[in-house]
Amino acid sequence: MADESWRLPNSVQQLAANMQEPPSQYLLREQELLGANLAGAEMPEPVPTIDLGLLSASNDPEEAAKLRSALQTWGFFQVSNHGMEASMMDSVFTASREFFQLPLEEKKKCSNLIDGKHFQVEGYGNDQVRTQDQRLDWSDRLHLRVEPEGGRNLDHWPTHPKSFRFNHFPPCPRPDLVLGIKPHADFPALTVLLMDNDVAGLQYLRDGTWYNVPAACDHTLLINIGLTMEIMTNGIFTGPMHRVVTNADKERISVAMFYGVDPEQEIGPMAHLLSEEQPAQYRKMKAKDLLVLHHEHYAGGRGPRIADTLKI
Ligand SMILES: O=C(O)CCC(=O)C(=O)O
Ligand SMILES: [Fe+2]
Repeated sequence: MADESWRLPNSVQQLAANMQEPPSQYLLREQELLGANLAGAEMPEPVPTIDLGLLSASNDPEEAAKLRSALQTWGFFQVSNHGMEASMMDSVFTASREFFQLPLEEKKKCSNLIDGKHFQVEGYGNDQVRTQDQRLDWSDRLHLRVEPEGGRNLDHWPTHPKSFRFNHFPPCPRPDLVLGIKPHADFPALTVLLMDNDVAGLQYLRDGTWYNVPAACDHTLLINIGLTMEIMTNGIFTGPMHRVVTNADKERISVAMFYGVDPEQEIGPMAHLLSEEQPAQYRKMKAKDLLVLHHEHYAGGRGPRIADTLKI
């Protein structure tokens, strides 16, 4: 039988601990590096910050206009006054660090490879490896479904938290050639990100330039929209492309909470946004079918946004 061991990615944490040069599967190819300034550019303005308390309590028109403008320019924004306790956010990070510090054998009990080989989204590990020349991300993650409660699969839960993804980026000896997460747009309607307070790494693409998002401060949250919302708004808002670069010296943690729709639900532009002048730009599709296309699209690495390829 052919050797299929390439389908089973290593723990990046383990690779980093052994101070190995990243194996070739992690190195960007020459054509991917062309014009790719991994260092990123400084944002020309601070990340737009929305006061969520103000917006939700009084639907403040100024705050609402700020939100619309942030979504139309960047596709993401930061929220303050969100009501989430700082101590709770800190304990999520502590729990995350504790999980990644567990011995590998312990973490593997929550593996995303059933019987050590069949990939599923939930659990500890990395992306599905579909082809031998697929570039791999310099990160390990733990992905958990949290809602609806009945959908929780406690087999993948560490004995300690819609869907959570804990990302862990160990230091990388070749930050010039290796990405922590390859360029992608998120799939669900919304992503709420708890970012590391000390280590930056997230970059968003706007008009052909990758911009660095500074590390989080003051327990703000970062929110971006995803493909689901882009289709529902008929493209009024677009799900921004983003990636995570690596750091030679420091590890980084992030926690992404994804808010999506039921996999059986049809996703399409909302009727009240359509008119003769504004016809539907996307056809309707079940969320689960769209998700398959999404994974196939981004597994290959760089490329145009999938939303652009789905237009009618
Ligand atoms: O680590 C980050 O800041 C971003 C993570 C991300 O893009 C994701 O989990 O989809
Ligand atoms: Fe993302």
